[in-house]
Amino acid sequence: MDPLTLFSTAALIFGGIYWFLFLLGSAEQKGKRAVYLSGGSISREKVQDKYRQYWSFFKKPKEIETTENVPHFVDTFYNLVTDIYEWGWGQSFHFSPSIPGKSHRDATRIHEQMAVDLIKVGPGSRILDAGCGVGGPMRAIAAHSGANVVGLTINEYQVNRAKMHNKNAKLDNLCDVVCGDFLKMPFDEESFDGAYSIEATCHAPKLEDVYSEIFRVLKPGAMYVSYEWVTTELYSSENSEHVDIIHGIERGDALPGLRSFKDISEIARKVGFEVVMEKDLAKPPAKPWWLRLKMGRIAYWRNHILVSVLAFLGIAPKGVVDVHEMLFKTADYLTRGGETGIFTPMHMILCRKPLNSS
Ligand SMILES: C=C(CC[C@@H](C)[C@H]1CC[C@H]2C3=CC[C@H]4[C@H](C)[C@@H](O)CC[C@]4(C)[C@H]3CC[C@]12C)C(C)C
Ligand SMILES: C[S@@+](CC[C@H](N)C(=O)[O-])C[C@H]1O[C@@H](n2cnc3c(N)ncnc32)[C@H](O)[C@@H]1O
Repeated sequence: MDPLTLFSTAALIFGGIYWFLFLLGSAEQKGKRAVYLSGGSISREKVQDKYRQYWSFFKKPKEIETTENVPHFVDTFYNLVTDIYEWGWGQSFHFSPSIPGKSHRDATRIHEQMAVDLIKVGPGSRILDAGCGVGGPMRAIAAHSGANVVGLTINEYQVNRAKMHNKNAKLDNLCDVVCGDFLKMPFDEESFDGAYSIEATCHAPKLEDVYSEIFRVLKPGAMYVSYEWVTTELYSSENSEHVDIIHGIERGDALPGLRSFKDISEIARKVGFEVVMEKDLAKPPAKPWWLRLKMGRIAYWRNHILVSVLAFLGIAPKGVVDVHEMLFKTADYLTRGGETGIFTPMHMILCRKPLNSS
């Protein structure tokens, strides 16, 4: 081979590898590249074991129902998925209705800003984000409202990611992040002017445990809004396809058991809240929230090849391939949940802590 052909071939091969790993790997502006995929706080050699351990929870459903085990199980899940979520979805770990003519990024922001508009807080207020992930919603909400936001997550790795993103976005003056359990919050009572949770309280084995903690830390008169994952009125436990879809969603999303939409306001009232409004934000005229998930299928195939190559080369921990495969299947269950209308990730409830509550 003459030197020119050799040089061109080598340039093509290296250029191709660079394009595959770096350019394709980062897809949109997400804050994570494929070559940096990790198992969160889990050391790389233990990722595969931890994935098996996560899966074994579902073989012993009684254990998932035991409240004390759930935060640990959820923490393991977020160690495993946080990097893949950030890489393939972005810094906001939730869905939002599609908006014709708007990007996913804009539709996500609009859905987040609606939450803080509903609880009517502004500059100088201190508000709680219960289950904050890596803080995508927190930053959008702080920037939009001027309020001080305190995020709470069970996962230490997410705390570090969120703090780093807050600093990079120059919002660390308004946003703080704390590692802790929303079933036993590390906050004083009546210390917040408002609170919200976006697709997070579905991880609580008993919703009353997290709602009563939120009630405790809110000042009288303060408001709380939550976007809940629930089964809708179309779900039937007699229908085996419905049951299969819901089980698929629970297993792929670390859920101790999805609740029915009917339970939400009943539980809010039981812990002392006044229910101001309740609405499934996925209902028409809203456009399908699952479109983004469904449209991404080709990208997920590409991602799967990429993750497998990286694991083969020893760049990504081996278990990342299993985790990615699990998410791949979960995307399908979620899409089917949306298309059949038996599941919604955005059953919104707006509550107020009564002024006379002591
Ligand atoms: C609220 C929760 C998480 C909701 C969503 C943010 C995530 C649910 C399913 C996730 C994904 C599925 C498929 C992945 C794909 C195979 C991969 O290549 C890139 C990332 C995915 C798109 C990933 C992204 C996040 C989700 C959409 C739960 C946990 C309560
Ligand atoms: C799907 S993510 C949503 C994150 C964020 N609300 C967003 O929309 O980007 C769910 C979040 O709830 C948190 N979470 C789940 N169970 C928790 C618990 N018991 N205590 C605190 N946080 C918890 C997880 O750590 C994760 O950050």
